[in-house]
This record gives sequence, C-alpha cells and structure tokens, in this order.
Amino acid sequence: MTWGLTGVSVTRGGRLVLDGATLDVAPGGIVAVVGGDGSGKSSLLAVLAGLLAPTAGQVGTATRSRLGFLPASSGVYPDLTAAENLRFAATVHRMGSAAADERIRALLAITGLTAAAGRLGARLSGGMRQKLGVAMALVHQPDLLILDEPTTGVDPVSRADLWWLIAREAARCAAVVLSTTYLDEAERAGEVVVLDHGRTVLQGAPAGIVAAVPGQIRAADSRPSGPYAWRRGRSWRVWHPAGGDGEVIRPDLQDAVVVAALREAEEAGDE
Ligand SMILES: Nc1ncnc2c1ncn2[C@@H]1O[C@H](COP(=O)(O)OP(=O)(O)OP(=O)(O)O)[C@@H](O)[C@H]1O
Repeated sequence: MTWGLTGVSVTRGGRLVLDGATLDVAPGGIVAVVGGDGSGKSSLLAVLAGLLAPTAGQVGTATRSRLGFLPASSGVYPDLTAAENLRFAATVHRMGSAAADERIRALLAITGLTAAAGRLGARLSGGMRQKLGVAMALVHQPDLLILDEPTTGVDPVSRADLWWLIAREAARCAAVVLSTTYLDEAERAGEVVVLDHGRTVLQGAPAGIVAAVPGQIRAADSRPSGPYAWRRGRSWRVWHPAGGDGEVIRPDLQDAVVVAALREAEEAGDE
C-alpha cells in the first residue's frame, strides 16, 4: 500500500498555493518535503492528512485512526504535563489504558523525557516540546506518519534524537512524510520532494537528484555576473547550463534545489 498525492492543487485565500503537486510514500519509506518559506509544504501535508480539501487531483491517505500528524505548532498543550499530553493523544486514538500506560512509559524513555514527565508543556524546552509532539503523533503506531517541520528550531542533539525516533517508526514499516527547511537533513530521507511555488519540481532519492543536475557548477570568490549565481557560505556558486571550461564542483542537494528553482523561474518567465 502506498500513500500519496497526484496532481493536487489547492486554493487558499483566493491564491493557488499547490499547483499539481505530487508525492508518493511506501511503508518503511521516509519522504522529506523541502522548499522555501511559503512554497506550500504545510498545505501539502495538510492535504495528505485529510485536513485540507484539494480543488483538483487525487489523495490516497490512511484512515484517520491509522494516521499520525504533527502540526507545525507541535500540537503540545501548554497547560498539560508531558505525560498528560501523551495520555490525551492515546485517548484520542482510543487506546486501552493498559496499552497506553506501557506505550507512554516507553515513549517517555525513548525521547529522554522520563524525568520531565510531570513538567507542563509550556515549561519544556523547544527541543523537548518537539520530541513530545512527535511522540504524541506516533503514540498509536500509525501506518502513515505526517510531521510538519519536526526539527525546526531544535538543537543538533535533539535533532539527532528526533531522526532516531522517526527512523524507528519507518523501521516498523510506517510510511513517514516530513517537511524540513534543512537540506542537509533531507539527505537522510530515502526520497525528497522539492516544492517551488506549489509545484513539485524535483522528486526522487537524494543521490539521484544530485546526479541528475544538468550542466556544470563552479565556485567563485566574488559575486559573479549573470543570473545563475548564488552564495554558498563565504564563496559563490555559478551554474553553467551548457557546461564549459574550468574546475567543476560536484553538486550537493542544496545546489540541486537551487538549480531546480532557477530552471523553474526561467520557465515561468518564458510563459
Ligand atoms: N489559511 C490560509 N489562508 C490563506 N493563505 C494561506 C493559508 N495558509 C497558507 N497560506 C498561503 O499559502 C502559501 C503556502 O503556505 P504553506 O504554509 O503551505 O507553505 P510552507 O512551505 O509550509 O511555508 P512555511 O515554511 O513558511 O510555513 C503561502 O503563500 C501562504 O501565505
């Protein structure tokens, strides 16, 4: 059973925010949805979660009881303790109390939150709150786990913990779809979907996406002229669509995403 979206369009506030977007995820797979601010990541996940109705296209998703969802706001109730938040999520998913007790104990241990079980959501650190939110989304061992920016604003140690938690879910054969603005992180996913202005501009395994970058990329110390240049750390990179002379840099996922956005902008300009 694979889940996903085919040619999905969504209009919000009179604007087309998803424009024929596509995504597939299979059990045991992790798909990372990446894209700049406002590219449509949250809208895409909301459609997959059945929270937002598309104006066109097909949605194949799990039944509500087999679905786990982490909203961008983490979904943690500030005036409930960490354990109470998990208990609430277990109750919503109609877990029996014995099964819930055992699962809550295990999840608190896995997320390193056992000592903070009695602490109010409002008093948890950002990283703790995200881990709790993810634990709430997966308390009932869903078949499809949808996580909206689970690691945004989280320190590197908690990010590693979160990835471990997510990988465990995939290992027990859940299908996982998550959004992220961190491209280094997206490289850990089996598949990446790159959104630009609501369109899927790249989709596939990170290595395949990188291998398929057309043309050549070179480095420059100062800002190069022309439209195909972008900053990378202290230096610049330039895309040469037709290739040419000079030392070539092997692109990474970040470069591949930039090139895809440049090509997309060019095509939009041609229309
Ligand atoms: N409820 C809404 N009503 C109207 N427009 C909306 C609504 N929610 C989002 N949008 C618009 O839809 C577009 C896509 O937003 P969305 O939140 O899906 O993107 P995103 O990639 O998740 O961005 P971000 O990372 O900034 O949250 C944006 O232009 C946003 O302003």
